[in-house]
Amino acid sequence: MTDPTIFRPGVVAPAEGSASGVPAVVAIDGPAGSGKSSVSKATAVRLGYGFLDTGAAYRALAWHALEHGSDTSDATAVLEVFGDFDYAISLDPADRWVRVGGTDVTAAIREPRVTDAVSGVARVPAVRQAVNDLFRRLVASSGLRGVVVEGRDITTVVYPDAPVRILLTAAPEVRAARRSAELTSQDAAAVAAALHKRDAADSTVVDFLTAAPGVQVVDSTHLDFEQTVDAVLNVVDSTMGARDGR
Ligand SMILES: Nc1ncnc2c1ncn2[C@@H]1O[C@H](COP(=O)(O)OP(=O)(O)OP(=O)(O)O)[C@@H](O)[C@H]1O
Ligand SMILES: Nc1ccn([C@@H]2O[C@H](COP(=O)(O)O)[C@@H](O)[C@H]2O)c(=O)n1
Repeated sequence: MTDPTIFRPGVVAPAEGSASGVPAVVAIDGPAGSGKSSVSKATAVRLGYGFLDTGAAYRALAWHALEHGSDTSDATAVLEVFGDFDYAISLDPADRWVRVGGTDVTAAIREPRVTDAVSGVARVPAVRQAVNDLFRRLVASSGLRGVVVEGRDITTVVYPDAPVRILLTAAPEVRAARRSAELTSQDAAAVAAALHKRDAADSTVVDFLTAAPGVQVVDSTHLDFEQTVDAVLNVVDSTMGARDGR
């Protein structure tokens, strides 16, 4: 894996806002369809922070493996294609892109064939260790005042000492309904089954269904989108008083 390109978003204040020069991390985990990506992005915009979608790296690697015709359930095959995985991602919540080599894969990594394959590549320990190192390097060298980092093991493995750690959750049927509302061309029952199957596979690798000690739960089952963003911002506020760039 080569070093990533680091995009320095213009909308986000530079590092002088942080006393230490080290970006503040808001770590958010949760199951599929819990709103991690959309809520984290909106939270980052409201805070003037960067946004790192860690699942995009696993999706991009799955895309890369599929491009090579590799079996994503075979760890040896995954490690082989990981050797020339040239990955780059934007940390700008207002200009999100993901690239592998010279190819923009921002949309392609959301295709069902990639979603169906991603758990296979994510269960390879050497891959997890390397991408986790990459995430920390991306954040540390971003020059940003803060970054909202979302995924499955951010609160527990990648940033267990982050000042703000949140488990974003919602009832399984609510998450499935929200995802189904996005994918209107697909059968609702099939969408729900795929979502639950992916959670079952992923949760054998990391526990993102229960909050680790010190992690605060935001349950959006009965909240609309804006209420959920506000609930996350309230946790940020109460934890580090950093809301809206303060
Ligand atoms: N509180 C909410 N109320 C209504 N819709 C919501 C809420 N939170 C998120 N959504 C919607 O639910 C859908 C799933 O959200 P999102 O893609 O952010 O989830 P995710 O956790 O990142 O999923 P995945 O892990 O599968 O990528 C999106 O359409 C999003 O707009
Ligand atoms: N920290 C993470 C983030 C993601 N994964 C794996 O990637 C898949 C895609 O993630 P999305 O958030 O984009 O849905 C996910 O299903 C996991 O397999 C991970 O392992 N750790």
